[in-house]
Amino acid sequence: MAEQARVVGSLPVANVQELAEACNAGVDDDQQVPERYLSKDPSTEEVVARACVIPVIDLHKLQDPQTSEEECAKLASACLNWGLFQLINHGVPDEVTRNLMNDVVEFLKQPLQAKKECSQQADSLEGYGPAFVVSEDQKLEWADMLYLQVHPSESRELRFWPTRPASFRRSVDVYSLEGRELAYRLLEFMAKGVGADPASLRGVFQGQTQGMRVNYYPPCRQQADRVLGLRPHTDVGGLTLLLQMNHDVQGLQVRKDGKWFAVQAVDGALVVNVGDVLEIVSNGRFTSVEHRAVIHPTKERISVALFHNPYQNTVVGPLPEFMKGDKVRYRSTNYQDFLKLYFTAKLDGRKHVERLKLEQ
Ligand SMILES: O=C(O)CCC(=O)C(=O)O
Ligand SMILES: [Fe+2]
Repeated sequence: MAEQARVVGSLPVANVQELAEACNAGVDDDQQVPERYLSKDPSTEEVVARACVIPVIDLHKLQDPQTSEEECAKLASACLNWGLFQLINHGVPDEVTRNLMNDVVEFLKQPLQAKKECSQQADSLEGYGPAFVVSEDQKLEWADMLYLQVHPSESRELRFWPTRPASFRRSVDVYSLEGRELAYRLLEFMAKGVGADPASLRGVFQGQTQGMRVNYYPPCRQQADRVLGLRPHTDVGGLTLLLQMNHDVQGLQVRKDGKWFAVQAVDGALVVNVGDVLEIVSNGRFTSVEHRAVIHPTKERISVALFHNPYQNTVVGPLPEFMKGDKVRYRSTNYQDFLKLYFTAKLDGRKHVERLKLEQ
């Protein structure tokens, strides 16, 4: 039952990279993808794939006094109506993202046995393996992941960190710092965009805890339209920065007004999305976005998500700065309890923050 769900560790399941190699190598097109991976019915859903619909925000314009006000308003509107945008001119040097991606690829290219040195263990959500499998009959995702707690540095569990390639840790360090600074800057512009004190959101994420997840989605030749790389979910925390390799492979989709929208990646952009904590502390001025990852029949895809979360004992509730003249729309909880609710809601396939909404 979902209420008794374990919130740490996944049950062991097949490595998807290996499974995909076996399935895709079959000479016969009827080579079967195991039933547990077939979780999607393409005939019952509508997917919109127009390139122009997802908002694009320009960090240069946010910073330039001439254009800042207008771009901040555009940012706030993107965070309310979509909960997601693509960020261009984000200032993270190409070299930093390239080094990280090269190291991620090097790690993934190793034989399974070598990657298993970083395998998940029953006592932790971190490490290399599947995403959050808690029951034997749960549908499975067509992806392998490497989840690491990266900040603050004393929270790192180095037993899960790859030692090969040797540059992996340094690449993560450099990218993680860039990501934290960028996330902080964006929080200020978001607050400004709704007329709140620019410093107001930063407090919730003071000393930010930061997690990083590498998602590896192998191709699925036989039934790409019936498997999911990541099932629909919202991210739990503040801002997520998503770096995508293979910009030509469409994978991320977001739900809006009952439809799925394909996020056609803008080359060089970072995708930024709003998590549940931000929806609540902003009293609904920003919306956490439901999203999922779909699979390509012949091409692999890799993404790296950086999650920015509050400390465990932070009280998560609407901030006065965001309630001026407005009703309190969400119940406050401490972040520990918030996380427990998140994991049970995730298993039920429901948007977690709905449970904390107050009757209006
Ligand atoms: O790979 C993607 O496009 C989505 C990743 C994601 O949503 C996540 O890691 O939480
Ligand atoms: Fe996500």
